[in-house]
Amino acid sequence: MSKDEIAVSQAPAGRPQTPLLDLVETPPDLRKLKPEQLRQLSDELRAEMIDAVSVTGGHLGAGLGVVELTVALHYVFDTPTDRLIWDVGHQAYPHKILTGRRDRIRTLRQGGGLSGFTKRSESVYDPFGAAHSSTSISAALGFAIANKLSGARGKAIAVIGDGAMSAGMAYEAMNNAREAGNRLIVILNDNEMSIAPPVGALSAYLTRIYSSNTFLEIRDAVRQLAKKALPDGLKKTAKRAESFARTLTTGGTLFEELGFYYVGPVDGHNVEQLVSVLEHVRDAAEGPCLIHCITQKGKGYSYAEAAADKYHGVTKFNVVTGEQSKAPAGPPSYTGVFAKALMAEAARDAKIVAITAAMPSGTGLDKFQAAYPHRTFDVGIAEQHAVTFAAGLAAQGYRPFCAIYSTFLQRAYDQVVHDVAIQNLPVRFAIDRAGLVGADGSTHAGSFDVTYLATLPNFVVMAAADEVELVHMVHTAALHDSGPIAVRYPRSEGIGLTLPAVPERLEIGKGRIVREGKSVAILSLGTRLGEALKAADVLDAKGLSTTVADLRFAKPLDEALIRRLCASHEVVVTVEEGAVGGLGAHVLTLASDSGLLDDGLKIRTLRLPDVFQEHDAPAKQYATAGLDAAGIVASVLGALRHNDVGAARA
Ligand SMILES: Cc1ncc(C[n+]2csc(CCOP(=O)(O)OP(=O)(O)O)c2C)c(N)n1
Ligand SMILES: CC(=O)[C@@H](O)[C@H](O)COP(=O)(O)O
Ligand SMILES: [Mg+2]
Repeated sequence: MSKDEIAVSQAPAGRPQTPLLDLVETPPDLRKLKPEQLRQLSDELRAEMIDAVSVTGGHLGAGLGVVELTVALHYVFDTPTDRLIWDVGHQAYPHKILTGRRDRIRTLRQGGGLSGFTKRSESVYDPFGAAHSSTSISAALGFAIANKLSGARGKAIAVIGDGAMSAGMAYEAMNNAREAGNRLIVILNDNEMSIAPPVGALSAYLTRIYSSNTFLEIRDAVRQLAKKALPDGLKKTAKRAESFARTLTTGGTLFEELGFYYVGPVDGHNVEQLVSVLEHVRDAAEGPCLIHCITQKGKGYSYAEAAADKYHGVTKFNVVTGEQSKAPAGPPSYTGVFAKALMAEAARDAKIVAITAAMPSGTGLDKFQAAYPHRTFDVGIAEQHAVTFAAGLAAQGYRPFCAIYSTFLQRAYDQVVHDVAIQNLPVRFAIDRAGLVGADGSTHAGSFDVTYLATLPNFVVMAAADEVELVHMVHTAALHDSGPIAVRYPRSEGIGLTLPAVPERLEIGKGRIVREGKSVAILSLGTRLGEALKAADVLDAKGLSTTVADLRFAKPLDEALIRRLCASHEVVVTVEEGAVGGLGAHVLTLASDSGLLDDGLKIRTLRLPDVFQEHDAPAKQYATAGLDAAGIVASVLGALRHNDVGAARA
């Protein structure tokens, strides 16, 4: 029996046959293969990835587009001594399969399983964790300069997408790259897609380079250029120089001005050619090099090729039909409710405009854009710019809604403080993915926005408890011209309430009592309200009459309501989907400033724990955090030293 037959007979039923891939546990195994075997290996790797993601869900299109690149990079470079840094990390599934994690690849993004991104704690082959974009060149530069300083060997290779290339950080890094010399290599993985089609002049520039150069037509001119422009190491052998010349054109002026040798465009699906180019670049003697690689998002899986946006991130799917599994139809998502509410506001007010930083579908603004194309601005992955751009619009009398995920707004914090809050400009922040997000894990958790926004003078910070509240809050924000205002809502469906035909304008800083009791008061902010109400049922059944308030505003606090509840209840518990420093901290500050703690009042603040919680189902994440009904009950009983505390948690 041949090796291949052994591998085939061992492949679990229904899995792709992968005789070559079965020989590769880690990159040193890969390097034992012959160059002519790499194409088959790539095919097998692609099949394995499709099969794995079909059972886990996750990011599909990006990984499929870098299969050949992944193989070639690990084949040519001495990873992990050479540091391979994937920007975002959502395309790193093939890399994970080749770097000792194949046995766990079908645990991707599941609780206790592999992360959907690169992670230092997961593998020595992940030298730098990511998930937010456009950090790779800076990080690679750090590795390269560290090696230079210490005289260590090893290159740093950043693989960055054309979408990620829209962020300022990428240019800030390139602006400083010259000193790294040939220790730094940037692979620009240009698939002409972000999640949505990429936007802006730089994207158009990349397309121009690509479309104005075809390998064959310019071959001779290129050969000349290669001789002139390339460092000595690249001219080593005539044969190599020729194959290299085929892939080099004159288009990369911008990168050349920034001090890079520009190499490209290169066919990112031709693994033999990639190996040849990478070998030349690896052996180059001089400065940093940027290889412009043209790939196709979703490559090799027809459904993903045909709809790169829809297959960027997928649920579990049927490999044969491409059909993604759908949860049973439930209520509309908060995102959908936000988009609809904003469109209603825009119909009423021509000054309302909407901004997204490369997340039109994720934020629901794709729908807004369909209705109001001239009032929608996708600025690309550029959250900092998005916020200051919104500030400028607001200063000129427009009513901008900046729709950004909580986690990505972190990147624009100085713009929020300096450009918006200090100038008290009425920018409306629609903060999606607030709270825990599940499979994307700690990098994408919206844990900090209340903490970082409610500390800012001038800001109004609201959290929607349900979809009806969200509609009211969007309306309230639209009408709020006196300063910045934010509304946060989670990555989930609503709870099935009928949406109001006419939204209400909420009084700023006023909460509401949802259920009146006498001895325990639960002050809830956001969508934990449902769990708070369940907890109240349990407490009531134990004879602990419970009030539940939906505070609606983390800032300004409803001080009168909080004072009243503190004065009239034995235990007060705050509940929020955010880190320490949010609602609980503000309530405690109010309570201590007002002397409400002086007479034995028991306050407990329930919030996210002081750890970066790993990916898991959101309900499990919240249970772990003690932010479910059982956790709330346990906290109340603990405060009362009730002997049922353990039972509550069980
Ligand atoms: C700072 C930041 N903003 C937004 C995102 C969401 N996001 C993840 S991948 C992606 C598209 C990236 O496009 P590109 O770099 O071209 O990679 P591709 O998916 O095309 O391989 C976006 C917008 C992010 N991860 N980080
Ligand atoms: C990698 C990345 O940042 C996005 O693709 C993100 O995973 C999208 O998250 P949602 O699925 O919540 O829109
Ligand atoms: Mg792209």
